[in-house]
Amino acid sequence: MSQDLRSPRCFALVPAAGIGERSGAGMPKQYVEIAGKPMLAHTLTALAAVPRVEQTLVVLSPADDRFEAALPGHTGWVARVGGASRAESVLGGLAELRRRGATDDDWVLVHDAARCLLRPEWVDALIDACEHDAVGGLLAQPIADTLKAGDADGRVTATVDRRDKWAAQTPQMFRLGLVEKALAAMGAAATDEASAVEALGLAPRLVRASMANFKVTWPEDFELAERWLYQVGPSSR
Ligand SMILES: Nc1ccn([C@@H]2O[C@H](COP(=O)(O)OP(=O)(O)OP(=O)(O)O)[C@@H](O)[C@H]2O)c(=O)n1
Ligand SMILES: C[C@](O)(CO)[C@H](O)COP(=O)(O)O
Repeated sequence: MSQDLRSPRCFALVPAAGIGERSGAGMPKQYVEIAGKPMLAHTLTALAAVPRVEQTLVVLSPADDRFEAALPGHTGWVARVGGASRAESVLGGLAELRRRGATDDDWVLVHDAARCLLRPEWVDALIDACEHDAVGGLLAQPIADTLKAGDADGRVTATVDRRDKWAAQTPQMFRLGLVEKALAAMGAAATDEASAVEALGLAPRLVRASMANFKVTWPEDFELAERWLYQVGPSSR
């Protein structure tokens, strides 16, 4: 039996097959221009600035007819293998990475197209924290606010102890073989890769990032993201 003696490589996988319903943009939010460029372009620029990330695969919807016009000249990997849920899009992307030569032991950093404020140094911190870890991990932020549970009428039902609570972000970094097995087992119910890995009884590492790594979700988030991007300098992004 032949043995693969290469060191594991790091690939990034960017699910960008959502419709952005909550954003109210009237188009998939990854193509909305922020600080002069589509949101997806900012996301890909940040990942391209991390030398340890060998390649980034963008996962689009099979029906996507905007990518080439929105990001002309993009030379990275792109595959129209998205599905009905984020988990299915990621699974489609993992299979595509395998078709392009990635193997079980390679690391995959799954990062939402919608987290366009990503900074290369946060990705490096995640890789530093996880590359020798048995499980892998994710960027996250400890909860700063008092946490409430609410009912359908918008009334508080409980105040939740926040002391051990973190808001999960992306990238989430796991070995290809592990994350694929975990997502296949959990299916569309997995809202992130870590929850699927947790369901296998494993404990992903939490790596603190920044509130600035927020996910553009609601209409008002576009303006907020634009302010941040102008602050760090749109010319470099
Ligand atoms: N079927 C899906 C759903 C989501 N995503 C991607 O997963 C990331 C996080 O999802 P979210 O912010 O929820 O994006 P949307 O699903 O597009 O937004 P909404 O839920 O408001 O429709 C986004 O980059 C989105 O494009 C995906 O690739 N395939
Ligand atoms: C993966 C994620 O960004 C972690 O916070 C998030 O769960 C994805 O968003 P969704 O609304 O669950 O698709």
